[in-house]
Amino acid sequence: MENDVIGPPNPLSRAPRGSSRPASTAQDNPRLLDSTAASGDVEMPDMCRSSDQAIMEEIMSELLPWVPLQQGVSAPKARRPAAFRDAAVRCGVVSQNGSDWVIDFWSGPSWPSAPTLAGEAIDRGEVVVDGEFAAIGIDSAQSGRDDAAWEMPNMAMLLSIGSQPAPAERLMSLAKAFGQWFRLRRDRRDNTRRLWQLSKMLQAAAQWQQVDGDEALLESIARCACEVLACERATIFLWDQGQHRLIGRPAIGIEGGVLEVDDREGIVGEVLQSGRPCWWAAGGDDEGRVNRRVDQAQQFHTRSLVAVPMLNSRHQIAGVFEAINASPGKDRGPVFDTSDADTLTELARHAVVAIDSQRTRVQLTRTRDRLVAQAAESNPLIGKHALIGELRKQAAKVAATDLSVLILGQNGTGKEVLAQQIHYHSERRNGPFVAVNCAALVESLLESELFGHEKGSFTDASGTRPGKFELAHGGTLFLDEIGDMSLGGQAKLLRVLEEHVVVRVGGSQTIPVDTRVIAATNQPLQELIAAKRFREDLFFRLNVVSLTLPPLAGRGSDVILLAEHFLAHFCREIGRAVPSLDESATRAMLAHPWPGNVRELRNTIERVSYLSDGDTIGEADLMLQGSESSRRNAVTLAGDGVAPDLQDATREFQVAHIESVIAACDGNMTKAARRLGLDRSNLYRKMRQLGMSTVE
Ligand SMILES: Nc1ncnc2c1ncn2[C@@H]1O[C@H](COP(=O)(O)OP(=O)(O)OP(=O)(O)O)[C@@H](O)[C@H]1O
Repeated sequence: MENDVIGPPNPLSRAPRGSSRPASTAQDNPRLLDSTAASGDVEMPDMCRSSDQAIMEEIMSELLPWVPLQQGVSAPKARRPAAFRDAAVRCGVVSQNGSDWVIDFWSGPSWPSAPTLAGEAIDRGEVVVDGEFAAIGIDSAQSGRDDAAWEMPNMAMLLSIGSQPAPAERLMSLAKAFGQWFRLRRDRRDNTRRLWQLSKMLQAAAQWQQVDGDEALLESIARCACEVLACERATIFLWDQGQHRLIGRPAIGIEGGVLEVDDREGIVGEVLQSGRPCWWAAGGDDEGRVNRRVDQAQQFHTRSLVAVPMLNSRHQIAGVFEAINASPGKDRGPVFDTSDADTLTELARHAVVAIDSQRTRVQLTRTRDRLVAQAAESNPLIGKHALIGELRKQAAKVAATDLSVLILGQNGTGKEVLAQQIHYHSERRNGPFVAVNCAALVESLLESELFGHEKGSFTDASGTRPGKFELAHGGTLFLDEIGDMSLGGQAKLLRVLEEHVVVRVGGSQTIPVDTRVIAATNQPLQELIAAKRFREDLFFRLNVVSLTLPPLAGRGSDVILLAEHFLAHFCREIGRAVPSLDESATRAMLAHPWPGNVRELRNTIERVSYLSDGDTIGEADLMLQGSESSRRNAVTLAGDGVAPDLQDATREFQVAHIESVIAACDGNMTKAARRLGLDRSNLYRKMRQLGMSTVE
């Protein structure tokens, strides 16, 4: 009969079973041939909801149909196999763990010979009988799965039904059902472990985005590998291809903290060459594969390891990730397996992304710091005068706070420069510095400029645009000429300063803003408050700290310091050797009242840098208004002999001068205003005063 020999020999039975006891096969035990039980698969229990014990009992309860076959035993009513309790049926599952046999399940009085019979059944791949017991190996083929990647342990099912013959088919289908159950149990366990590993890895990978420093990141990655793979150590070897070296970190226990190996040595070298994961465990005949020099350097003993390649975003090998010494546990021995290699490969993918993004972050941070340093240096607050020194100190103090600052001072004294000093010395230095000239904006535009607008909120609003408050988020907003802001604008500004949210024109959503405000004015705000042109509550809001810049004429020799600074700056810009200021120029500059302050000085030096030639600059080159040389020019103007009165002469001179500067700047009013030492809005105001056309 075909059923006599059950299944092919177990392909997975490898180790000697330690069994020398002869046992009969189905052929020589006729009791096994008289199977009366129905053949076919045992229905699988619902693995997802049942506990392991419940599943095992459910499978074993399949034995119940046999129980009435035995004399003196009646069929139980409940599903619970009373026959087990009464010891009418004795059955069990035994498995081999290394050289030991473990009884996984047993009903009734134990039977010491169970392992021997189980070993026999597994070795022979058949149902074997010994006295009242019959045994069959549970293997992967019987359990409906035969892929080599899935290994069943050596496991067998044993059954005794007393005086009745044990039907072979029934025993086989029970063993098959048990195999399926075991596979599912193992899959479920593996899936649970995998889920845990994945969530651990994702958690760790999210944290790696915030880890600062190379060493800390690699340590954190290695720690994560040890945790998810349950092993003693992990090392990340980054490949220096040019030098044929692998640099391993963290280099635990190594003096100097650097673990370097040749990229052709050891298992890591194998992984690099093959691009595939490699395993190794002590006790085999391949001891030579392991680079024991690394062990010696680390005073460590490697017993097992798994190493996988680390691929970068271009799928090139960037290094090798190695986990060492698997800790034996409930579900595995002291060696790594394929699932460990899969897990380590997954972790290596996350690690490469984290290492790459940290490098990019470091580069970006360096670039940003360089740009911030350049921006801070590009507009230094020059001056050695005691008042400037004092201002510098106060600026450094307020920079450390987030207090509102009001900077006072005449036009061109350097209010914006001082505001930048505060910004670049504050914690906000990496955020933006945004400057707005409130005088240059009519009220209708001011709100949209400061707070932004939504598409279609007014005729010209063709798209949504964030305002300056939003653009300066995380940084500083410099509101220049705050005294010129309309009362309506002041009310809206006050609301934003108090609530720290903006609502775009035409919008309804509040947008939180973290923006420090530094305001500046050349106007006497107290007088404006008295004249009801400036809100007192806004003044108090802005004037938490006030800093006043002195006029340039009151800063003594700072004039020369600034002149030399500007001269060097412009000459460098135009590629000219820096000329020196002769005594007459120095004297004239010290005597000049500088009504346009530093801006006027800067413009004067800019003009001289472009127009003068020679190694020195004299008083005549400076063409300072009101100086001897400019007076000579004034006489030339009145050359027809009919001298206009002083007021007219002044007006004519101003008109002519403004016109000539605008012409020299090709009609660029911003540039012309800068050359004239004025703000653009002040230039327009001046032109209107002088009766000049302001239509561009
Ligand atoms: N102490 C200084 N060191 C170097 N440059 C300065 C200094 N003060 C002013 N400047 C330069 O002078 C010019 C005018 O400065 P700034 O715009 O800061 O003045 P302001 O007081 O804000 O003028 P306004 O009131 O007209 O807006 C700028 O080009 C600035 O770089």
